[in-house]
Amino acid sequence: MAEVKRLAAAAPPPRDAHAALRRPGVAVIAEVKRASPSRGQLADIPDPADLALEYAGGGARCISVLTEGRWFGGSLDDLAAVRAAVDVPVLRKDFVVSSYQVHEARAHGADMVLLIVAALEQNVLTGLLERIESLGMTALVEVHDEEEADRAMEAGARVIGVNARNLRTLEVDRSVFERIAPGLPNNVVKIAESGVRGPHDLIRYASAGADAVLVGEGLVTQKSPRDAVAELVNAGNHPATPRPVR
Ligand SMILES: O=C(O)c1ccccc1NCC(=O)[C@H](O)[C@H](O)COP(=O)(O)O
Repeated sequence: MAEVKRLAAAAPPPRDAHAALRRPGVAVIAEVKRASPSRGQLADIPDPADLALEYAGGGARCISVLTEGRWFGGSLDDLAAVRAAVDVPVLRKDFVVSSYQVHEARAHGADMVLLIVAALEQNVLTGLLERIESLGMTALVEVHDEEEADRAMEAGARVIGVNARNLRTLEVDRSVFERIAPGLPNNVVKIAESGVRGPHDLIRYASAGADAVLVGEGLVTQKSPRDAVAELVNAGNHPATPRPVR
């Protein structure tokens, strides 16, 4: 633990993901995703830094990097490479259950760290969230139902992601965001995760109050990920797209 803490302290300072996500327009968080349990192999991504540069060039507000190896084909090296390549905040997306992993994330350049409520006891959730924020990073607290949303708020989450994907059945149901988002306070940044396959899905989530969408498959499977991000960003900035209430 002492060594990873030393490396985390020596890493370049964190970028403010919370502030980036609160800027006007629906933010796009673009994900580096090679494979998934639900879809198997999605894309050959030989150089995640190159892909992240394409995303940033298209206007992505943040980059999400899956660092789990077995199911998603990701790694901490991917995270470090992406962080060094772009100047937007970078999310470590993984099954984080220990403070060691939080320091490890920071040591590899993470600015934001995912916490999945369903995977954590309440006291562990609160402790990890405080640890993330005390290191200057932003916690993205992921929920899938009302009870988990209550637990996220009780833990003090400033950024809540509602995942349309049920992590047990792997089914995607976009109406989950529409059901849960209205119950979240205006000052919480609301991210709609999973199921964005084009601008129509972003507009649907924005109409239900999304400040941001997190997109993987819908980008990595495109011929031009940069153009695909730009198309989403344009939809998120369009005057007809609903604005989040703050
Ligand atoms: O993507 C999966 O199959 C998956 C299965 C089990 C746990 C997590 C999983 N995905 C992580 C994510 O939350 C998504 O990568 C992310 O929200 C983007 O989703 P999508 O745009 O639908 O690829």
